[in-house]
Amino acid sequence: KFMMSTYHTMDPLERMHFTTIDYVIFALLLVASMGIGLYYALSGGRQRTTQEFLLADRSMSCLPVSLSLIATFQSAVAIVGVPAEIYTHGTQYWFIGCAYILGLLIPAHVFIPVFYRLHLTSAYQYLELRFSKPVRICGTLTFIFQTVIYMGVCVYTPALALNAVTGFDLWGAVLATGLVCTLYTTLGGLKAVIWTDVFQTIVMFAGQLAVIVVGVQQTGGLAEVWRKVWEGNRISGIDLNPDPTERYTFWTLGVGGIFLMLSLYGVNQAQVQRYLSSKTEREAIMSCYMVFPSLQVALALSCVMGLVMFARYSSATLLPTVHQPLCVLYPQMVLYFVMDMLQDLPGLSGLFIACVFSAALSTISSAFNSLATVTLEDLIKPHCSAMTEARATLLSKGLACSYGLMCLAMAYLTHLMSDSVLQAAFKIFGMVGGPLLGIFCLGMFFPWANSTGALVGLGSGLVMAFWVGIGSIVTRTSGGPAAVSHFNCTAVQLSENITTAIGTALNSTAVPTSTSSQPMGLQRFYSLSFMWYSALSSFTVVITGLIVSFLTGPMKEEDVTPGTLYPLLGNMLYFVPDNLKQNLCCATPLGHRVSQQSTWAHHTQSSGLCSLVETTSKSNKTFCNKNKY
Ligand SMILES: CC(C)(CO)[C@@H](O)C(=O)NCCC(=O)O
Ligand code: NA
Repeated sequence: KFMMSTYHTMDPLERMHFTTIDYVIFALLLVASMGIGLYYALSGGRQRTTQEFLLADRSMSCLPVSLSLIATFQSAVAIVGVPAEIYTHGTQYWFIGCAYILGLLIPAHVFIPVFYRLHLTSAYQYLELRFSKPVRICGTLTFIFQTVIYMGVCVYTPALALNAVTGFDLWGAVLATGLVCTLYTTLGGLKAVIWTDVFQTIVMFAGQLAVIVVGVQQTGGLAEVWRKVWEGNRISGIDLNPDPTERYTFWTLGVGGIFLMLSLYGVNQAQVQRYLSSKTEREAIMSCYMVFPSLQVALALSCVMGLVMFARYSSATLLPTVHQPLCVLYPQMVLYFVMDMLQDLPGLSGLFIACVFSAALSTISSAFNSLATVTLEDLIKPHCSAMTEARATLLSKGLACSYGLMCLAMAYLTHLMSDSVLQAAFKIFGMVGGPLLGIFCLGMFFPWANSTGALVGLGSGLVMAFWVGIGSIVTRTSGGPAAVSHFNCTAVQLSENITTAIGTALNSTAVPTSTSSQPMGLQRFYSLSFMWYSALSSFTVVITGLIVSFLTGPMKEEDVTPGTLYPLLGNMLYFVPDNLKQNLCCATPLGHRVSQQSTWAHHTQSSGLCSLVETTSKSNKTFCNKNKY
């Protein structure tokens, strides 16, 4: 088979061909995205207010918002990583679809109502309303750290893969995507980001569908695909093994995955900003509901693509001699298969490349805009209360542009990093998400939690996440970087002799992780499945936060800013009489405070947090005085 020889040597001359029409399609993606950016720079209010630039005038409807929500956390790493995962280990990963149910219902009915009614701009404003300014700053800095590292990896990975397979210039691809994305994000604001996301989601679906259709055809029909994947043991039954170190089981995916989903769809600034840009609370909730079917489709497309690839290549023996770790090889593997499959159909490989880069663009554009938002709202505005709207808008554009350029610098840093640091960069995104989820849960569900508790809690959550995350990388026993990287770098030992490693991974039906002996003690802790990281670190934040709060003097419900609590305990104990609940200090249901909240929201929005003292509402005044605004 010719594919063997091409993959074998990876000589530039033998790389897959990328025809003119493929280049044209790739260029069209960039031009169309640019066009959408220009359109929103020149229409509507012409991006002259921060309300328009950062929040799309709070006028979006649910369809574009929902597609944009999916696009944000469907990175190129996922697009090429999931099929590779299914190809090598079978369909177990598909069970993450179960986590989408609670992973979206909870944001829709818990996080969205609280955030939306407070009329926030940045999710971290919540932390100041609920706790104090230092908690807000810590939350913001954590988010910035997480996102800056993530965006470098997101733009570098697809460019590297494309370079390896087609010889497409590495830095050309990085610069083209990074600069185009910076431009349309800076010119068109959140409206451009959301509408390019819609367009890019469609390209993403189209590219994957094209590969599947052609792949099925070339394999000889659906029945043949099914027969091959069945015989190749790629259809996994439900794995109910309770072992938390097992990479993917129903529990790690279906339960651990819920916490991953909550950290992404519940409290991440990029997503919260989209909920806040919705016309009404109902539209925001609807958009969250609409994510469910679309995300299932996205997952199904990735999984089926992995199966089709398996069916198409099951008989081939792959023995690449590239001296690169698997986390670099995996995306290349998928791109290679796709290019090979689509070779005789000019334009289609261009469409798939466009699909991969759509995934990258939609993720980094969200990153630029959300980073600009938090930097302006949480770090700059509190110190410059006299800033005019025009200046603030100009500043937010400057920030979006600077973060865009910083993304290029991060891509370069990613390039310089060693393999284990590269893995760490993938993992940091997941590791930091958990503690941030934890701090919002601590604030919303537990009236007793105070500011000291929140700070200590966040700190210990981060320590816990980095301890297990870094520990797993150093000892290389991790259950695989799974959700974020989807690459199995650590499961198959990173060896210079990658030939045998990938040979084993691709040809055996056994999962390579299970070959090592049972780890003990700390070793066992480090081998915790990546899918549990979010759950572990958010629980750490909540538990430490509560202990410290009780030691330093818990807050009373009356002292907590109205509208910042979600009556979780109150709702769970719905059968307990009201007066008893009050004694137990359970928060009053949200509905009871709506009128108060709208006054609050109005003042927060129109005059900024600093002038809250002037609020007429009595409880707000008490709060402001007490907290020395
Ligand atoms: C959001 C999910 C869990 C949906 O399957 C998945 O796409 C994911 O793990 N995203 C993480 C971000 C990334 O793909 O890089
Ligand atoms: Na994306």
